[in-house]
Parts: sequence; C-alpha cells; structure tokens
Amino acid sequence: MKDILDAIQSPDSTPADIAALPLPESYRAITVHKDETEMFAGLETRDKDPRKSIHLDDVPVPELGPGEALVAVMASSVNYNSVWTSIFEPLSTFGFLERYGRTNELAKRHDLPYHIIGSDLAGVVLRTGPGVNAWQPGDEVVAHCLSVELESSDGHNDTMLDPEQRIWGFETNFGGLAEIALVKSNQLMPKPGHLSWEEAAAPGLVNSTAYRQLVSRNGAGMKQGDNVLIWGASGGLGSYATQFALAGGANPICVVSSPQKAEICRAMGAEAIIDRNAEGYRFWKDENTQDPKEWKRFGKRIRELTGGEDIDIVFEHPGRETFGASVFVTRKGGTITTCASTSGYMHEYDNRYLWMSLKRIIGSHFANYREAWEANRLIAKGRIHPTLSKVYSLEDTGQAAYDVHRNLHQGKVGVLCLAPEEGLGVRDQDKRAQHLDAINRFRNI
Ligand SMILES: C/C=C/C(=O)SCCNC(=O)CCNC(=O)[C@H](O)C(C)(C)COP(=O)(O)OP(=O)(O)OC[C@H]1O[C@@H](n2cnc3c(N)ncnc32)[C@H](O)[C@@H]1OP(=O)(O)O
Ligand SMILES: NC(=O)C1=CN([C@@H]2O[C@H](COP(=O)(O)OP(=O)(O)OC[C@H]3O[C@@H](n4cnc5c(N)ncnc54)[C@H](OP(=O)(O)O)[C@@H]3O)[C@@H](O)[C@H]2O)C=CC1
Repeated sequence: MKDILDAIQSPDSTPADIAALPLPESYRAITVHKDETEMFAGLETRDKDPRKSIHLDDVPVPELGPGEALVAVMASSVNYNSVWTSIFEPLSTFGFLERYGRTNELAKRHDLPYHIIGSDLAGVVLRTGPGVNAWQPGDEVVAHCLSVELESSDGHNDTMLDPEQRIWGFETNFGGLAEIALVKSNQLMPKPGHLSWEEAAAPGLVNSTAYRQLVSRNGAGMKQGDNVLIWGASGGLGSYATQFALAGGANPICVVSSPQKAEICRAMGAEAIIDRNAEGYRFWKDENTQDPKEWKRFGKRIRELTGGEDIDIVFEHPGRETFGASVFVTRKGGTITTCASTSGYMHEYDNRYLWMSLKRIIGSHFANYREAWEANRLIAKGRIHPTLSKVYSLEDTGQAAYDVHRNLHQGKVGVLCLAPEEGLGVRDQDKRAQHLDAINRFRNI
C-alpha cells in the first residue's frame, strides 16, 4: 500500500505509473462479521454500540469484473447506513449480500462472512475492468453509492427504479471505509479540485439524497419562495437540504436540538430556526398516543416564523416521532417527502389532514445516476459546500459511528483511509480561497 500512496502523492506520477503499480494481496478495511449478527440481541437500539461490532481487518483484494474499477481510497465518511449495518437493524446486511450473491457468478464475490462497509469515497482509480473507457488509472474521483444492473427496462428512465438497485457498501460488499474499494465505473465522478480528500468524501451520499428528495422533480420539486421544514437541519441530510433551500430561493424552517446547532444554521444563512429541545415538543403522550395539541403548538410556532404561512414541503427522515406533526403542519396541497425513519418505521398520522387538504407523501431514496452527478456538480462549482465537522482515523471508525448513532456529531464526520493527514489533495487553491469560510463552517464545533 505504501508504494500506491507514494505514487498518488508524487506530483511526477503518470497514469501509466499508477497502472503499473502491483496491487497488494490484502488491504485494511472496516468490517462487520457475519458470526456476530446476534451480538446485540435483547438490547435497546440506543444501547447497541458500533464500537463493539465494527472491526478493522486485513482482507484480500477482490477480483475486478467488467465495467468495474478498483479505487485507492484516500478518505471516506460515516453515513447513518453504516450505523444501521453495525447495529444489525432493521435487519442484518448479510441477507442483502447473500441475495446479491445468488444473482450471478461474479456477484458471488460479495457474499462473504465479512461485510466491508461505507458508501462514500474520494480517491484515485487504480485499475479498470474490461469495457471501461471513461476512467483511467490515476484519475482523482469521488464515487456515488448507486449500484444498478440496468438489465430491466424498469430502471431505464430513472436508474433508482432498477429492480436490482443496491446501495454500494450497504447492500453490496467492498465499500468505501477501506484502503481499496470496488465500484461500478458508472459510480465514478470527478473529485472537486478545490476540496481536500476528506472534504470531497463527505457530501456524496447525503448531498445526492437531499438533492433528489427536495430539488428534483422525482422528489418535492422545490421552487422559489417555498417554506421548507427541515428536520435535523444541521445533521447529515439536513445540512445539505438547508443549503439547497437557501441556494434555490426557498425559506428553510430549520429544526435542531441545541443552541449550538441553531447557530450553525444561522451561519449557513437560515433565519427561521426551531430548537425542538428548548421548546419541548412532545408529539407522543406515551408510546402509543400522539398529542395533536403539540402538533398545533408546533404549527403555531412555524406560522410565527413565516409571517402566518404554512409549510410547502417537509423534508422528513426522523420518522415515527415526527411524522404525525409533519403531515399536520403541511399546507393544503403541500408535500411531505420522506427518505428514512430513524426513530421508527411504523408511522402514524391523522389521514384526514392528508386527504381533506390534498397533501402528498413522496417516498425518496438516494438519487439516480443523473441526480448524483448534478449534486456533485454543484459541489464542484462551489454552490453547495461540504459540512465536514470532525475527521477520524480508519482505526477509530467505530467511535465515529458511535458518535453518529448517539447524535453527538454535527454535519458529517470524515474518515482518513490512505490519506496520512487532513488537508491533502487540493488542486485548485484559487477556488478554495473563494469558498474557504463556507468549507470550514462546520469544522471543530
Ligand atoms: C443511501 C442510504 C440510505 C439509507 O440510509 S436508508 C436507511 C437504511 N436502510 C434501511 O433501513 C432499509 C433496510 N431494508 C429493509 O428493511 C428491507 O430490505 C425492506 C423492508 C425494504 C424489504 O424487505 P425484504 O424482506 O428485503 O424484501 P420483500 O420485498 O419484503 O420480500 C419478501 C418477500 O415478499 C414478496 N413480496 C414483495 N412484494 C410483494 C407483493 N406486492 N405481493 C406479494 N409478495 C410480495 C417477495 O417476493 C419476497 O418473497 P420471497 O421471500 O418468497 O422471495
Ligand atoms: N433513503 C436514503 O437515501 C437515505 C436515508 N438516510 C437515513 O436518514 C436518516 C438521517 O440521516 P443523516 O441525516 O445522515 O443522520 P444524522 O444523524 O447526521 O442527522 C439526522 C438529524 O436528525 C435529527 N433527529 C434525529 N432523531 C430525531 C428525532 N427523533 N426527532 C427529530 N429530529 C431527530 C437530529 O438533529 P437534531 O438533534 O439537531 O434535531 C440529527 O442530527 C438515517 O436514518 C439514515 O439512514 C440517510 C441518507 C440517505
């Protein structure tokens, strides 16, 4: 691995030098183990500790197939899907790997007793498989996490609708929290030159998801002037949704849980902010009963902040805890767009407020090829910025996932894989200088 890192860091290396480097037999990767999927049985979700299930292992380099690329990963980031994998909820991801492995001979590679996780990367292409022409060894890239086969016409208009749609590093093996990753070459996109490796690795998954969910016509199709209620507005998804709302001329109403997080939203440019903790909303009286009075109190507060208007679009992901309130506070004809259920997937809401007021609920998941590309283009143009707060070493990935699980983090947390230190990989210092404050907005808070 040292030779690979030296070649990547040498300004004199040519694509031919990178292509000629021998691949190592093994590399270091963050894994969960199939024989440990029951280790947290009987524990409450919050007590399942990713530090116990996440391992750093030496693993063999996978065989490279047609249309694929092996990438030397300089940095990656922690997404909540890696938290789900590490606590084996809502189900063990080994079932996904087994199912994928049954589809064809080459896919069997993914069905292993260990799962290399991680759905973001920034790095350098080492090898490409047969049929790959657009990318060469030496290219500096980021990878989005949509893995599709596209053999069925179902996905030909919107690649997220492919029946064999998988999230790389969650429903496939050989993910990004490792020194080497295996991706389909269609996942590759140019690394934004004004960002360091760890900054470039941070937005991918959440930025693309927020783009589809909020901006794309496949999601809420946000327009200028829309009041957008953003749960967790300084978190992974929310910090990008807030930026998209502001950049698109909408009015974000940011919900957070501390004065510090409120301050981050203010620094991004948001003005309407609700501290759900300070204002003490309790949408559930007990485990089974919601409190519509609390939905109303929340809606009243939103009206205070908007000058009497209700919400056009709710950017939903907490799920069970907030969904009833989200449906209630949406205006007549408005949209609730949801991509997750962090607090529970069995939602309950009063359907009278949905049908009588002609509201719509839209399910959204990651982003199609084109949406991921467009979301990355906005990062590359400096219109949307990474929200990286803290960076961990590969050895400390368990702690990083623990912090995300316990909501101790801000924005995104990064992981250095091959990069020996932070701040490397910047190729466009002029553009960086123009955006430095925004790039560093979440750092070390
Ligand atoms: C980018 C980042 C994203 C995130 O972070 S998202 C958050 C993390 N992700 C998650 O939490 C999602 C995890 N995934 C899941 O929980 C499960 O993955 C699903 C609930 C999404 C799906 O469940 P499953 O069991 O994998 O698949 P089934 O489709 O329920 O298949 C079970 C059986 O049900 C049959 N079936 C499906 N639809 C129908 C139907 N409409 N009518 C009759 N049968 C149906 C199938 O065929 C199959 O059958 P047979 O077991 O015999 O093969
Ligand atoms: N389907 C898809 O494509 C994707 C789905 N996801 C899923 O979305 C969810 C969020 O991901 P991400 O944003 O990266 O995670 P983060 O933890 O970074 O951010 C989520 C934020 O939501 C807020 N939150 C958490 N629990 C609650 C609650 N019970 N009530 C209200 N607010 C809450 C918190 O903000 P605060 O405490 O400040 O209010 C938190 O910071 C995860 O479940 C993840 O798996 C993520 C990406 C893609």
